[in-house]
Amino acid sequence: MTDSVATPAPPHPLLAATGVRKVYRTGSVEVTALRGLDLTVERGELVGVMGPSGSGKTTLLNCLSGLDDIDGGLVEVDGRDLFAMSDAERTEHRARTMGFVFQAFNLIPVFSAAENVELPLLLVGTAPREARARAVEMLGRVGLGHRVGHRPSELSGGEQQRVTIARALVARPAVVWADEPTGNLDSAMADQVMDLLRTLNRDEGQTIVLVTHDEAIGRRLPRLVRMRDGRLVADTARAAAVG
Ligand SMILES: Nc1ncnc2c1ncn2[C@@H]1O[C@H](COP(=O)(O)OP(=O)(O)OP(=O)(O)O)[C@@H](O)[C@H]1O
Repeated sequence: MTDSVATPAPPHPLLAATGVRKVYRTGSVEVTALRGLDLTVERGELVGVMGPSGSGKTTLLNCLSGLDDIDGGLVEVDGRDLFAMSDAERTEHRARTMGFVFQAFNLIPVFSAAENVELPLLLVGTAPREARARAVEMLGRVGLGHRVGHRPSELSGGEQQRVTIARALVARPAVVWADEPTGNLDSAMADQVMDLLRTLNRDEGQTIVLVTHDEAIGRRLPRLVRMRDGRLVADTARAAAVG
């Protein structure tokens, strides 16, 4: 017998997407990028998304995180219907529950690493002194404790990507979305960044959904979903992650 009290499992998955449709309209041309996509992600999962160019991977990330609107279906994050919220509520919900490692989400060049990383905390009202302390701690966790005062231009590509990861994780979001987090890195730096994401997932239970083109990376993830033509066509969960 143990005297610990079991915590009841939350009644809903962290992320539940059901029948999601997304249509891009450019003039008279329509492209259906998601055609009834279903995906459930539980707390603590590290999920890779792979698929051919144009299959809808980035659209999946944008729509399931609420960065972009959907044209049908349902997306629930932490039990809340993302698209039943007003834009302002969704923005607030995103700031509190999600982190992003997107190449397009560039670091601010005139800010130091610490200033870049503390921004998400300042945006949700954390006191500046605490925000700085947590930013410096997070930079230490990604191996950049000795670079907190450096600006992005004074850092290597891999170091910049690690700053981006620290910024995405500093507010301890429920889910981190990463779009090709190793896309512009050489293979040694890509390995470092993937090791870091796997460690944060394994040791801290951080939920991460990441898009990758790289089969070698995909094969080492505990769960891999494959997309084709706006749908999931395979979902492979492995008993244990390799490496
Ligand atoms: N803003 C947009 N306006 C119009 N069409 C778009 C837009 N964004 C994406 N598309 C189209 O939607 C489809 C899915 O695009 P998406 O970027 O999600 O694919 P992807 O799998 O991420 O591709 P890649 O691996 O090349 O990055 C493609 O046919 C693309 O041309």
